[in-house]
Amino acid sequence: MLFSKRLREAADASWQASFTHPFITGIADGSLPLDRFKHYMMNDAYYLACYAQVQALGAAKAPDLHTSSRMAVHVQGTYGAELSMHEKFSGMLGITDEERAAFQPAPTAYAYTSHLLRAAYTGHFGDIMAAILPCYWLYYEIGERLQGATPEEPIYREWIAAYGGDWFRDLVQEQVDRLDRIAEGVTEADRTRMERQFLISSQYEYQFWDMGYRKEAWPV
Ligand SMILES: Cc1ncc(C[n+]2csc(CCO)c2C)c(N)n1
Repeated sequence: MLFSKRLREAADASWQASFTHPFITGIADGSLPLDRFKHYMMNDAYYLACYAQVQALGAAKAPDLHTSSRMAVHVQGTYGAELSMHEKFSGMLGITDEERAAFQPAPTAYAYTSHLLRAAYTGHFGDIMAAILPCYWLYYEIGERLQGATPEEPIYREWIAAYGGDWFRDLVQEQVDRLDRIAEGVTEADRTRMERQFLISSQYEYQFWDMGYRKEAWPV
């Protein structure tokens, strides 16, 4: 069995929970209150900045020049594709400079990015790939499921459109193939550790929707 298939199956319970989370179904039918989406978006901007750092550490730890180059391209991709979307949404959601200046990441955003940075700093290239893959792959599967949806809210239509399309499928496939190639050349102990990285990221993806839905904040 391909390693990616093994990971996808192991993570299925948390992925199914993401598909049916009220944050996602609320985007699809337009019922999600915008203040919760705004909370998610502000935390997501923080997440993306950390994610790009983790991809860059992936470039540094890559096994060959071609892979370093591809990882560096993906850092640019995160900046270009995701942050331009955030700039647009910031305007649409009315996120002010003051709100941005006062922003502190919610516990889940802090924990998820800490998990990624830990994998990046203490792990091997395979750990990094396994930890960052649910981010691409889960969003692709959510995008696919939501493609027919036409919520009234234009922001939600834009968000759904952003995660559809061939370019995104190709991007995800490239990373899935990369993970499978690495997994072939490492020990079973490495693969078990990589599986843990993937499962923890999958759980945090679920918690990230929940963070937005509940407008999670620090307790005190
Ligand atoms: C919590 C969270 N997880 C995943 C993504 C999706 N995502 C982030 S970077 C990237 C690759 C470049 O587009 C993708 C698909 C997100 N936005 N927020």
